[in-house]
Amino acid sequence: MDLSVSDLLLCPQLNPANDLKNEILVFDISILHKQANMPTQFLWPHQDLVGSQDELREPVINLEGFLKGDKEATVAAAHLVGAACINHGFFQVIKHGVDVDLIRAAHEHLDFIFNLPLAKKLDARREPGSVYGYSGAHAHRFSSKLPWKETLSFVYNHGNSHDLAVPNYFTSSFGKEFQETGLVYQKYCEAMEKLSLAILELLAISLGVERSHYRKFFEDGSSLMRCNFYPPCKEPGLTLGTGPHCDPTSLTILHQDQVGGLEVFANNQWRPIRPRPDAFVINLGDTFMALSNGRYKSCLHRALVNKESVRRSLAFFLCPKQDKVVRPPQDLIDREEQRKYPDFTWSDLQEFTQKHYRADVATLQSFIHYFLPTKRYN
Ligand SMILES: C=C1C[C@]23C[C@H]1CC[C@H]2[C@]1(C)CCC[C@@](C)(C(=O)O)[C@H]1[C@@H]3C(=O)O
Ligand SMILES: O=C(O)CCC(=O)C(=O)O
Ligand SMILES: [Fe+2]
Repeated sequence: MDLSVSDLLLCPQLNPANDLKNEILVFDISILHKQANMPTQFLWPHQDLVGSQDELREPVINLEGFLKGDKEATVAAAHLVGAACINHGFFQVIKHGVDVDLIRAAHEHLDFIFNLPLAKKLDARREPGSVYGYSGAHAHRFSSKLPWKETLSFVYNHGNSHDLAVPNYFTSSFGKEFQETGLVYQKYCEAMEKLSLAILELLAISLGVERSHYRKFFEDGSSLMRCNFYPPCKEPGLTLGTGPHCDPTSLTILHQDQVGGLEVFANNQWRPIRPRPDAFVINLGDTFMALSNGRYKSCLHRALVNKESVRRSLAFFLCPKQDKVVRPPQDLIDREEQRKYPDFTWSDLQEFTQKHYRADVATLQSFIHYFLPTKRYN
């Protein structure tokens, strides 16, 4: 099927990533708070809103022994990671080696950003088709099922602590008074890169793949850092902070504040994840599911909002180099009866989610059926 991109947007199955049918709403919480009723653009279907109070408390994996090189602890940690990823692609890690003061600083600087005047935030607004920049409820992308959140996203290039892309992003987007913020997020992203490459070793070991295989695959990557800011909402039961989705990326390292709202779909129900200040939430994304030839699951998750308080989360989305072909390791393919997913590049999957499709639970399948046939790999 040789679909043009414009055909893609006509496909009834696709949820076009840009469906602006009427004038663009501005996510200005000072105004929205005064409105008696929830604007219809923020209403979500009932089936996306149902939930349970049955928390998913496990697995919480202690990385201390593994990070010190203890062989037994490494085997034990890899086993726990593997069991979690086969089930729902989600686990938490403690004693992860990330400086608690750095985590605190990253949360503090998140507030500096989102407490700026709206006009200043809109000056840094995400450009159409780009995943980077400020967004208020994605109101410039979608006109229904808007998420009750503000986000700021930027790129982080792996392997070069002297790379100034992050500090330069902040000074160029918000002014030189944000240089300190850029340096904090540079350091934070370096810590996330180090932790994600370590977790990739556990994933390789648990899959019976050469231990450094995935680490090498991602070493020259460029990841995405996202700050999420969820304002309080008068009618939290009618909307969502982030809708049900699997991250199209590879591995997500998320630090949430103590408010609560993250939920994972496991054992056929939505399971609240109780915040732990000492833990990072780890979830697999679509790209790693493909790299494991479908052995490990891309985690279906969402984020609720509440009436009382702002909720904040820091999400580091690990991504490979844009043009690297996403393909499982050969020895994994040899052991499996067949390839579950065709070759693709992260560049193409990212383009799909930014220009043609709003990431949800079916992103990878939609990408493979409707978008990938329009691409040619040599
Ligand atoms: C590549 C990405 C697209 C999104 C940010 C990263 C990984 C997660 C994706 C997202 C959060 C999934 C839910 C829908 C989305 C539109 C959002 O609510 O922000 C997605 C992000 C995006 O397209 O900006
Ligand atoms: O804020 C959260 O807890 C989850 C956010 C999320 O899933 C995302 O940004 O992809
Ligand atoms: Fe997510």
